[in-house]
Amino acid sequence: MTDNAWLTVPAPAKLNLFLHITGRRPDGYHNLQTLFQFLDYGDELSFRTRNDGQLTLSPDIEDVPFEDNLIIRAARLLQDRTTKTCGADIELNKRLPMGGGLGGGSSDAATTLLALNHLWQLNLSLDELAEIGLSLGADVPVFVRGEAAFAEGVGEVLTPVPELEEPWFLVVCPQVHVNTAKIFSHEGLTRNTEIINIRTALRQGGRNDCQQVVTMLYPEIGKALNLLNKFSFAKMTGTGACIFSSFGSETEARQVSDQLPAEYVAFVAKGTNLSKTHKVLFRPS
Ligand SMILES: C[C@@](CO)(OP(=O)(O)O)[C@H](O)COP(=O)(O)OP(=O)(O)OC[C@H]1O[C@@H](n2ccc(N)nc2=O)[C@H](O)[C@@H]1O
Ligand SMILES: Nc1ncnc2c1ncn2[C@@H]1O[C@H](COP(=O)(O)OP(=O)(O)O)[C@@H](O)[C@H]1O
Repeated sequence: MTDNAWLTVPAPAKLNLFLHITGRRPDGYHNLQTLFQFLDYGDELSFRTRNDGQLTLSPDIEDVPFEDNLIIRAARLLQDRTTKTCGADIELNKRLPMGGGLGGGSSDAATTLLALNHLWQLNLSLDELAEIGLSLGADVPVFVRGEAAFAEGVGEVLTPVPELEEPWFLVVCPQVHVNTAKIFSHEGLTRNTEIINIRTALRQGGRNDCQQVVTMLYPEIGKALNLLNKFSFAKMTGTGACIFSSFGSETEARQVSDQLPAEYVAFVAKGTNLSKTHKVLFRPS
């Protein structure tokens, strides 16, 4: 029932270079101001179209039922806009830790939307795909649009920032799973950071307002921050658990990585202002 060659597309990680919480909405969600940049490291998905309307995914992600997987949820939302015959076999090479603040699930969803829109020839615009993506998660639109961005609202009001420096990052992934809902509902969370404009944001940078509560609830993350801070200023991405430091070169980042205790899970990657998904799908060299 297959009729096509495989198309392999990256699903890169993101970092929140800073994350400010500026208020709480009546529905309980929080307004943020955050700066997203991509990494040249992430998951990889391969797609092959089928003409029987079936979706398959291999391998499964442990503890994530098939229909709950953001890849399948994204594909189903696109199937709603197709004829009954559009299907796909999907292979997932999962490299990003889950619930690490690197946006792996959101990136997988965005890559699925972009790749299947292309393969099924749906011709949906990036605006339409970003809107579909937002129904899956607040971080999906930035991956759909593929440009480093200053984000407001719950993360969906995006202003591209193509001029950001693209340093090397050392990302350390403490082996704990942070519960995002628990962080956002914590009474000790800072929720009133002053709203800044984009020029101030780019000039001054900022902090991660979740970090204090997260390190209190998950001491392993505080421990990793203390250790990395001995080499270079370290910060948390998203609601954690991963933390990062930036460096002027890959060599410097690797030198620090080599000095971490063996039990630390870490990787070195370059920051990129254009996501690798877009490079592969829209600007192949
Ligand atoms: C805060 C960020 C920054 O990138 O964290 P990471 O997920 O990357 O760590 C994201 O915007 C996370 O967005 P998203 O991934 O969609 O959040 P979810 O897991 O759906 O959120 C779980 C719960 O956290 C709360 N929540 C989430 C986002 C937000 N802006 N305000 C909230 O109050 C809500 O109670 C929600 O039900
Ligand atoms: N394809 C997927 N990859 C990762 N997580 C997924 C996926 N589909 C569903 N999930 C669920 O989404 C949660 C958040 O995943 P992830 O995006 O990796 O974390 P974060 O938002 O902290 O970066 C996971 O704990 C998992 O339950």
